Amino acid sequence: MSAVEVSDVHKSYGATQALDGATWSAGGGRVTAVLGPNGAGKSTTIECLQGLQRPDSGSVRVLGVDPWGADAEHRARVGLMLQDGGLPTMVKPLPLLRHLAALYADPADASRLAARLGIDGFAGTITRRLSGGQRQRVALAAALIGRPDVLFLDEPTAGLDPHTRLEVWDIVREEADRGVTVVLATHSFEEAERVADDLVIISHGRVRAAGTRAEVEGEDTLERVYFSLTSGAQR
Ligand SMILES: Nc1ncnc2c1ncn2[C@@H]1O[C@H](COP(=O)(O)OP(=O)(O)OP(=O)(O)O)[C@@H](O)[C@H]1O
Repeated sequence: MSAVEVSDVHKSYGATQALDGATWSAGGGRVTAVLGPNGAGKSTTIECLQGLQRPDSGSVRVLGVDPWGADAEHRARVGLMLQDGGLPTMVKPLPLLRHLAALYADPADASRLAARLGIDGFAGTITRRLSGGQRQRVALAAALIGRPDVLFLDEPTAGLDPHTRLEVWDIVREEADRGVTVVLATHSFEEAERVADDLVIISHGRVRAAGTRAEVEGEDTLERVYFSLTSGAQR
């Protein structure tokens, strides 16, 4: 059993078919990058894996559990960083992390995590006043505070400067090296090449390629493989 399994998942919103029989899996302790054009179904997949959406048919499993209606014990094992961060605006990062830590039985130490993610320099500033990159770091810390076994990241470095992107990639790799299963949705070939062990390319809700980087890329570059599999796929 893989840590994350997506099996023949269909999901529609009215007339829009977001997922159309998607099937792929992510192995434990590996980083799997999910790539696809705008509207391909990446966020919908992550929402299904998080239990925020329910597939119309097919199944998703995370650590062997159906996330839809999963109990608190399961949810505590899963970390999530959403595309827009989703942080409350008037709270300071360190109190926020301490508050979130109190929700878990065995959390990370908030101060140590803040130091590791370079948050300690602005830990006393309300999140509304933080830069985009600073907010991303806080959102990543919020995803890590419960010491998850599985981490879902939706475009974790979008809008970050090159230094901060490198730091976030180092943290993601460190988490995977500790045994955390990481699934990240991204538009960045560089991100996929730097951090991913495995790749899933989707368009129009279908998987066009899935496997290790070597399997998906073959003798070609990721960029060329991606364009040949997804050309004309935007919606
Ligand atoms: N809550 C919703 N209601 C209606 N349509 C939705 C909803 N969520 C997603 N969709 C539609 O489903 C399709 C897949 O969207 P999704 O956000 O999963 O794609 P994505 O690959 O994450 O795109 P992006 O790269 O732009 O973030 C799109 O056509 C989108 O407009």
